[in-house]
Amino acid sequence: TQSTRPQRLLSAVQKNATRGDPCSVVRAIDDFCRHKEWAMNVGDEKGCILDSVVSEMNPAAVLELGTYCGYSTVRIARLLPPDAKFITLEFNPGFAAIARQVIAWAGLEEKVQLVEGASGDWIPKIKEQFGIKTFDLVFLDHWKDRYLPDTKLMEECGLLRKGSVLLADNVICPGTPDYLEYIRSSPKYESRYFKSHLEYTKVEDGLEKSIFLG
Ligand SMILES: O=C(NCCCCc1cc2cnccc2s1)c1cc(-c2ccc(F)cc2)cc(O)c1O
Ligand SMILES: [Mg+2]
Repeated sequence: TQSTRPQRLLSAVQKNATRGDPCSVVRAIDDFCRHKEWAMNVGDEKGCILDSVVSEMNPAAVLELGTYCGYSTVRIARLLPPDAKFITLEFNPGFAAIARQVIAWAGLEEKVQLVEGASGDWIPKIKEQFGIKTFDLVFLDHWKDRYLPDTKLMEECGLLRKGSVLLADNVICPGTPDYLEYIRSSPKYESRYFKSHLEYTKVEDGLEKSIFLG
């Protein structure tokens, strides 16, 4: 039977990365996706911007929407303080199964809770299911047409507090025009665009960092 791209990505991690070494997992995925087979990880260039936002915040509670193979999950988890809570949501069971193995190879399975399902279904349940009051950081990297409705849903569910940061991938490519329009014009947010490139390409893309003002 044919292997899937995520399976081939996992094989590259198991072949080229050192167990328990998150940086070697990140490097192995970037090498594979740059030289062998493109995949929709946030990548090394935008990944450095993600790293700087996470390091600057030292967040106690993080939500990632869109795990895929766990690349950004590993990038974030490796920088979190010991008792931080980190939830990552993945819709596709095949992707989730691969991500669990990538996260385990990095030795970070204790720091991450991977939940399978749709953001619209899970966001209203997070408070009670995981004992989380509010998130300090949300990384949006899932269906691009869900960024806006899910942001409004997180507001309604009281998951954001004054100072919570939303960091959104792909605001240019594939693009999230309704989200950008909302977040840049809303008095409830202070936004800044970090210009970069679509992972492993020369195409423009970027991250939008938005601070919830309450
Ligand atoms: O679609 C992208 N990411 C979303 C897929 C995850 C689906 C989920 C839905 C869902 C719902 N609820 C909970 C969890 C989840 S996970 C994506 C696509 C490109 C891209 C692809 C082709 C191309 F030519 C140029 C760019 C680049 C990227 O960086 C991406 O992130
Ligand atoms: Mg993305």
